[in-house]
Amino acid sequence: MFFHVRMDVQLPPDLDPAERAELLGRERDRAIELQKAGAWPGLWRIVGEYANISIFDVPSNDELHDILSSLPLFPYMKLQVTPLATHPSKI
Ligand SMILES: O=C(O)C[C@H]1C=CC(=O)O1
Repeated sequence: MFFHVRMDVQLPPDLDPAERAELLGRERDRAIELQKAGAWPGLWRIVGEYANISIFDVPSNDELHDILSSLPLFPYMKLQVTPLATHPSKI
């Protein structure tokens, strides 16, 4: 099942720089791991925003929820999930 996910990141402005770097490093490692596993096949930066558009390919809503809620940045992101179905005109 494919899902379109928009992620808006809002880190606390007073976050300790070392903690911030560690958090972003863990997020990057996890994003790379999920991309290599095929669960996160699309990832684009939204121009001019600390936000991304992602495509996830996972077997169920529950699995997507588990993945998203375990991301290191989850507490600092607003997520908008759109489940995708096959379009009848798609060739
Ligand atoms: O930077 C972001 O958009 C948030 C998040 C998504 C992948 C990643 O490495 O960080």
